[in-house]
Amino acid sequence: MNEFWSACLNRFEQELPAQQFNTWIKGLRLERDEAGPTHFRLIAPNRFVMQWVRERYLAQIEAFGLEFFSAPVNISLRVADTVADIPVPTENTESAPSPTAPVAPAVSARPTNAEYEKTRLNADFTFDTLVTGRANDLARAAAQQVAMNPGVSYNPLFIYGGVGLGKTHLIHAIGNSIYAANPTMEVRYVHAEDYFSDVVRAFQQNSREAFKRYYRSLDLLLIDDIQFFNRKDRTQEEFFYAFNALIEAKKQIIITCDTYPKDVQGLEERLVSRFDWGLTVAIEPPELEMRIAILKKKAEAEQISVSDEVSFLIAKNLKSNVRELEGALNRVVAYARFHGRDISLDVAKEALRDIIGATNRQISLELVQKTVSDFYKIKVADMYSQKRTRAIARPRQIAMWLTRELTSHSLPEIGEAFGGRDHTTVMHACRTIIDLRGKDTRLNNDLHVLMQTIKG
Ligand SMILES: Nc1ncnc2c1ncn2[C@@H]1O[C@H](COP(=O)(O)OP(=O)(O)OP(=O)(O)O)[C@@H](O)[C@H]1O
Repeated sequence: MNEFWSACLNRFEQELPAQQFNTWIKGLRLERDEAGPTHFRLIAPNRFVMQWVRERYLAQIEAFGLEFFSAPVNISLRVADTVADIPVPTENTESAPSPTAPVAPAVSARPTNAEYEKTRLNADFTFDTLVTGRANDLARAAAQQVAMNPGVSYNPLFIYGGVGLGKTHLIHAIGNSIYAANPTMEVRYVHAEDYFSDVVRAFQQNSREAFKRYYRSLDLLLIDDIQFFNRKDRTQEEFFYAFNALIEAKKQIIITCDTYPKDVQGLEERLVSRFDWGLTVAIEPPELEMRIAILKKKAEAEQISVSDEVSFLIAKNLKSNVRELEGALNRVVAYARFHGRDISLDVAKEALRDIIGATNRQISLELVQKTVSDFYKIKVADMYSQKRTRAIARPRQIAMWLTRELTSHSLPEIGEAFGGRDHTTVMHACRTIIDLRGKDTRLNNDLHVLMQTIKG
């Protein structure tokens, strides 16, 4: 079995671009299944990877199995039970710690407060307080893998996603996890704007050497919101050298950004291409269930009792930014306290009157159709025409999904507005877009841009 699996990995490594191999294949593990000699279980780090592998690679693995064993093979897919179950990529395994345990602390002493403050980590942002759902499944799995094997698995880890979706939370969670296990490590979280200020200061105070030494001495660099490097040439140059030095020394770098690396404005090509060396993962806007779970977790942390119907009202009206979602909950709580009332549905509606009103007032179905048509340079009439060419059908599906996400129209109403289509067509369109969003970066970016444009 081991020989088969390593031959299989070799073949994929040769056939696939490195990015794809690293993202989908490298993290899989093959296990024997007692059902028969050529029955196996393929263990994926999370559901997202499992589905992708099932759709894209399983047939190839089975075909290769047939060739290898001269007998049909039967492969079932399963998600790893726990994070500890996620395999470590094979690279540098001599220096890699065991995949089943976090890196052993180098010393048992806990860091002092001053030492902890040096890291600039936020102790509240941990894996425990991060709600997981389809929107951040892959990003979280990758983050946990990196947290268990800093400098070994994916370097750099590049996390991107829209505003307020939990990138900062996730990057701190990795930092906290690594630092807790390795208190002697030099860990530093830095926002890209602060890094820029450090560069400016280093030049002003003639302390460039000390600046360089400091950043190159780190074991873990967490750099947030790298889009702030836009056209800051000196900063980018300094970062380029620090990046190279750290990666070469196998020190972990984790980067967050509001867009996919290639779409970051005003960033030098040599930096962008380096961001591709490790793994790039997206965080999507959370779906309804996840938004409700986030609200519940937040309420629980603050020991506030919030009913399901109140959570639902908030989650239904605040869709694409977790920070705003939390802000809305705070507002409801403050409003109830101020008026000495319980947190009821009526109180929540009153407290969020302007948000609920604005969502329903501003975003009309026509606005979505017009924005999507303009974006894809097709006629608005094509939104309700019967044409089925890809260039028209895909934007139409996107518009249906956006209408579903951003307005309160029902499926039959949406179908009706898109040329009298059946509600099952709308459901199919929504599923298609949700599915494609995870696979097609360009489409995903288009959706972000469209959402922002529509919401104004
Ligand atoms: N999945 C989640 N579970 C729990 N809390 C979350 C989750 N996602 C985001 N949050 C919370 O939402 C708030 C905003 O998240 P965060 O600051 O990490 O977003 P961001 O993507 O870094 O935003 P920005 O683009 O503005 O830098 C934080 O309070 C964070 O704890």
